Amino acid sequence: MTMLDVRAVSHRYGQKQVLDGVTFSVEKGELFGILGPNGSGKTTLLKLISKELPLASGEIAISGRPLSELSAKQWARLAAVLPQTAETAHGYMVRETVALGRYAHQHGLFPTWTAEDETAVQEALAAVGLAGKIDVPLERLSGGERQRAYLARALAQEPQLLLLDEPTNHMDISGQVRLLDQLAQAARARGLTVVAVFHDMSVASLYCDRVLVLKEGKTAALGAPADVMTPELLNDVFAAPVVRQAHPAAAKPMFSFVPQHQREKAPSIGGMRPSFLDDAVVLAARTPLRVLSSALVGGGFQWATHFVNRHVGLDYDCRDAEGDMRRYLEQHGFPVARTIGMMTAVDVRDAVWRQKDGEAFSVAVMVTAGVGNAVDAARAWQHQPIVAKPGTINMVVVIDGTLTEAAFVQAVMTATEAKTKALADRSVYDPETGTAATGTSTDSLAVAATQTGRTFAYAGTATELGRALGRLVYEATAEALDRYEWRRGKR
Ligand SMILES: Nc1ncnc2c1ncn2[C@@H]1O[C@H](COP(=O)(O)OP(=O)(O)OP(=O)(O)O)[C@@H](O)[C@H]1O
Repeated sequence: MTMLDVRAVSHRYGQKQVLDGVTFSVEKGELFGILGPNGSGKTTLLKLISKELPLASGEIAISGRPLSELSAKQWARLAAVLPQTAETAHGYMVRETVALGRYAHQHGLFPTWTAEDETAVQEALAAVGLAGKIDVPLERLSGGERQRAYLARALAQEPQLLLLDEPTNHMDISGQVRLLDQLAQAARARGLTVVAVFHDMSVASLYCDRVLVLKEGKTAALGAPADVMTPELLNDVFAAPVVRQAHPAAAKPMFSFVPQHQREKAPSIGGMRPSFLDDAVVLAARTPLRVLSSALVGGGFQWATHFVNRHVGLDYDCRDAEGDMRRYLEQHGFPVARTIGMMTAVDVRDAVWRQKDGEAFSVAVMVTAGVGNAVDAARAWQHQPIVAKPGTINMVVVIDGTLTEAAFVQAVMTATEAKTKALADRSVYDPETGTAATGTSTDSLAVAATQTGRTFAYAGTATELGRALGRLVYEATAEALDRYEWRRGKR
């Protein structure tokens, strides 16, 4: 069922055209977002829907009824509005402010306050978390609390359609999450239709079923956030470099901007060299690198300045390896939130560092190789349940360049394939199956990029970067295996 229908709506302030032929409809129970830069006409559109401005061109209907047919009171029984800046009426308590929301439901010359009115007010106050402040004068509330009080007034109206202009403007993060979760819940449970102006693109993407993107009063896009909120569209509409990424937990895109200084950052791989502690080999970068890793500490995508490959004995108790590694990093003064931490049983003095400086890019690799846990991945299922033991190939790949997420994944593939080839050429076998080993059961890999300079969309072996990377990883791994064998021979 269509709750709001907007057809070919245009608006002028004097000579200035601020809305131009905007058409969309919103279904009952939808959470609908309106996005656009300052001055693109969002507030004007809400004011036309809420009858605050007269409609001169086009048609608007709420629940099938044209606006022109609805009296102010009839409108208020269908819809409620939370404006961008609500007026602060002095002398009103929170309770009285919220009670005003019941006006549209009261009848006769001397309306009485019913149990229904009271319940609606109490529920609205509870929904915005102001139940404890009902007897506080409005002017003594903080900006965010006052906004919640006005929202409670709109909710007490028990509308079918709720219009909100930047509803989370003054709210802290917990207030934002609570409010938006409640709106989403009311939309699902009660079929409340919400039309809201948002400035935060990620918030709009996370909560809205569909969005309307306005540019200079015209529709630039209309549809589900994942479909229409492309970086190209947002770059164009907002004239700013927008980056789109997947949310880690929800199947929704998130958006961020790239600040100017970040775009102009100088490459930082030059001069990077491993340094040695008694029991660790460390790589430190001057500026944070974007990293995709499988490491014990700092797994997944991170920004990191330090890579610590720590030696532990063969008898190391692995049960709380991550916690132990974090404590180790803290005790040694590493910035834990910006450190990639790995463990190995091999002697870290045998770490191999290889660097290739090309004209277009530089790549460097650090490898420590131990094969006490060598495994053939294709036959690992034949093993007894594997208990992680420290006997491992750890690798850090550093690339001077900007990698897309696809390029990060391909760099991981290229590095893994090159490592496996080195194991084959050094005749490393899985001791349980007697077949060629593809790695060890606890290998770690970190691919790090400066995210400056040239952009690499791919890093597979068909690319210049992939070829350089494959060769470097192969050579470094083969040499690290030779050093490991040499030291074992010495024992
Ligand atoms: N009462 C008015 N008289 C004249 N021009 C106005 C009036 N109200 C708004 N405008 C102009 O109309 C354009 C659209 O304004 P509107 O408030 O709808 O934009 P918006 O998209 O909501 O912007 P913001 O993101 O800044 O809130 C702006 O250029 C604004 O200056």
